[in-house]
Amino acid sequence: MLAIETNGLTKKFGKLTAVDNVNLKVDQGEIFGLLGPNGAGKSTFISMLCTILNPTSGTARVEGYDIVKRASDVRRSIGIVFQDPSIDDKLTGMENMELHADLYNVPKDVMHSRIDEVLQLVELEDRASNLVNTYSGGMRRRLEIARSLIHYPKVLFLDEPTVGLDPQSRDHIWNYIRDLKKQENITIILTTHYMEEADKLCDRIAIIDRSKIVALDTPQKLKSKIEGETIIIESSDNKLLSENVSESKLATNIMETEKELILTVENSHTALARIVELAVSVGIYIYNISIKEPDLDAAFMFFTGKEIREGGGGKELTGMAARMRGRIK
Ligand SMILES: Nc1ncnc2c1ncn2[C@@H]1O[C@H](COP(=O)(O)OP(=O)(O)OP(=O)(O)O)[C@@H](O)[C@H]1O
Repeated sequence: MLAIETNGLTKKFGKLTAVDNVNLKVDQGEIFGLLGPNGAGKSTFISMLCTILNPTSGTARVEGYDIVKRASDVRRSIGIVFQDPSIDDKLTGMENMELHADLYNVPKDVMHSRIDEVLQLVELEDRASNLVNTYSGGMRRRLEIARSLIHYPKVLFLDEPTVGLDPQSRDHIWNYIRDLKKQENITIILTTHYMEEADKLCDRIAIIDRSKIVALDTPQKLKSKIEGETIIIESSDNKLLSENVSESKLATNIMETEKELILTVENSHTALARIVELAVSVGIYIYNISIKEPDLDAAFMFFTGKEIREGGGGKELTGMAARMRGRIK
């Protein structure tokens, strides 16, 4: 059985289509990432799967249950950690857990052993008797993850699980998510706009842009769609350099962002010298130049024509970039 299956799932808010005709299948036990800029439709999509929003059209099943006709069965099968904190910080960690266990009718005789189990998973057992208002941001997020697991859900939805956390707390959360997959045999659907998070954690990723899935594959395969190597240049005139590189056919793909020119080349060593020569010949200063292996950032740009940036709606590529994007294997 599939953990998630959607057919033509669509959500409109007035004239705005937030989720547009999405067809998706997620296997049980996968860590599946929905990657996209702010406003792409990720939260709306998972809100429908969690039965918080009704679809405008299309259907979806979670653990075999229809999200509209069998909403209460869906709710029993899922755990949710949303972006906005929902932990009561005037209670202790333990009190929060007990409240939630009660809400989900976890039988009294197993409640405390289950609470201990999930608190151990996120390494909060020693702090359980402290008030949540003494917890750090990372600890609160960990408590929310533990709380979402109390009723043995089959599918866990994590909406931007590490947003706003420092790199160390983010690393910890990633480890807990990996452990969770191993220990609880659970399907995890996570939304994120952090490339690294999607790359490190997910078995498969759907890249979402403007309410649609524009690419879906393993991180490795998404990256392998990008041919060649990437050269990133900051110069005194990126637009002029872009035009010259294009005329000289030195790159197979050119992307221009606000600050940088991102070139895909077959061989960075031969291309580099010729690009520098070219820049000098037309009076362009090169401030910075670097070579990088294909990564998810590059894949994201290929598929969407935008950069994904923390806190932003994804910066549109301009000019040449917009015209030349999407040349994929
Ligand atoms: N209740 C609502 N009423 C009207 N428009 C909405 C509503 N909820 C979301 N939208 C709009 O739908 C689009 C998709 O929003 P959504 O929150 O699903 O995107 P997202 O990819 O999750 O972004 P973020 O990472 O910022 O949460 C946006 O244009 C948003 O403004």
